Amino acid sequence: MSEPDPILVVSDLNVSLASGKRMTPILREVSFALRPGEILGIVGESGSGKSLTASAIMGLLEPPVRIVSGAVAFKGRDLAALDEKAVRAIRGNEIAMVFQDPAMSLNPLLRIETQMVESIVAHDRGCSRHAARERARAALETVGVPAAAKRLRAYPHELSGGMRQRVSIAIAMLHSPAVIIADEPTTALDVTIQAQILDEMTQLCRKNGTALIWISHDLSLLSSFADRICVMYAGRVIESGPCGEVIGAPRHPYSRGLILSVPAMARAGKDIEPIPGYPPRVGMVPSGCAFRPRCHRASPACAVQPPLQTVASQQSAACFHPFDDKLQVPA
Ligand SMILES: Nc1ncnc2c1ncn2[C@@H]1O[C@H](COP(=O)(O)OP(=O)(O)OP(=O)(O)O)[C@@H](O)[C@H]1O
Repeated sequence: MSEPDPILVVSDLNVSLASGKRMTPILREVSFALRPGEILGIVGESGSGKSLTASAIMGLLEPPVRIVSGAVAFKGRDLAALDEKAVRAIRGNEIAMVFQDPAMSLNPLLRIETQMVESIVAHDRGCSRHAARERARAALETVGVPAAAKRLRAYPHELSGGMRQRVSIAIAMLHSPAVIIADEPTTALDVTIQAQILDEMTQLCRKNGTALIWISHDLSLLSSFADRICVMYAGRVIESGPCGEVIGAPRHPYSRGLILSVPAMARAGKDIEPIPGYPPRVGMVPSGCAFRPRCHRASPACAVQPPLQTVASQQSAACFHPFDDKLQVPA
């Protein structure tokens, strides 16, 4: 069976920080595609550009950061070419976002019920408030909020961190979006709650056919549920491909370094091999391959930026010296 067309296509996205006439690149040539129902993990160290990529897709970049070139196409329409009203109709309805901090999507002054009912009624004008309240309650139940009717009456501060995040996930899912972008939504929660929410959310997305972009710095977490992985470094996608391939046979030395530096390696009795050095700061990114100063495979050829090119049937890497062997990854 042929694969469905992508629902979201990010192509050659360049985002810069403007300071007077000076433009400092932050995201460079970011490209990826997301198919309906697919779970895409975006991984990279802090500052690699994951959140900015999400903000660019959502049209949430604020000056002095702006898109310089490239496109974000949703269902074939370039979001940058739409007016603000059209983008607003897509944002929150067709593409929704879940943030690390639920406070980003919850109003502290309003009861959960008010926030959810307002959102439902604004979206579906024929819906009575009573029916909207029922829908809100059912939405909370689907994301594992116990005593949902009681929780609806609560203010955000009256709920635990895990419950608040569940509520913000329920709000993101209210209008059955085609795409959800989850930016480290479970990082601040304890491990058990993290696992429960991750499981519930990915199951719901699979059941509803919702495509999900899950942003994380934790490759081992992504490996448990993502279909595809994009690895970002210094504002660029440096490797992408099916999850099993990227984790099992990472081609780019940075992706390989990320996997070898995770504690799971130590648990499996292998040595952790931290990547030497630090990622470059914005404005200090070396020319050519940005990973070159930290890379033991670098050669003079790497003074030129390697293009993201196919290295295996569905796997791409931006490296002139990619690995071609499998990595023994602990279970
Ligand atoms: N408004 C801004 N002004 C200046 N620099 C910015 C701005 N927003 C982001 N940056 C810089 O852009 C780079 C990418 O930021 P981004 O938040 O996308 O990284 P990230 O990969 O999501 O990191 P983290 O995992 O820490 O959230 C960082 O170096 C950050 O400092």
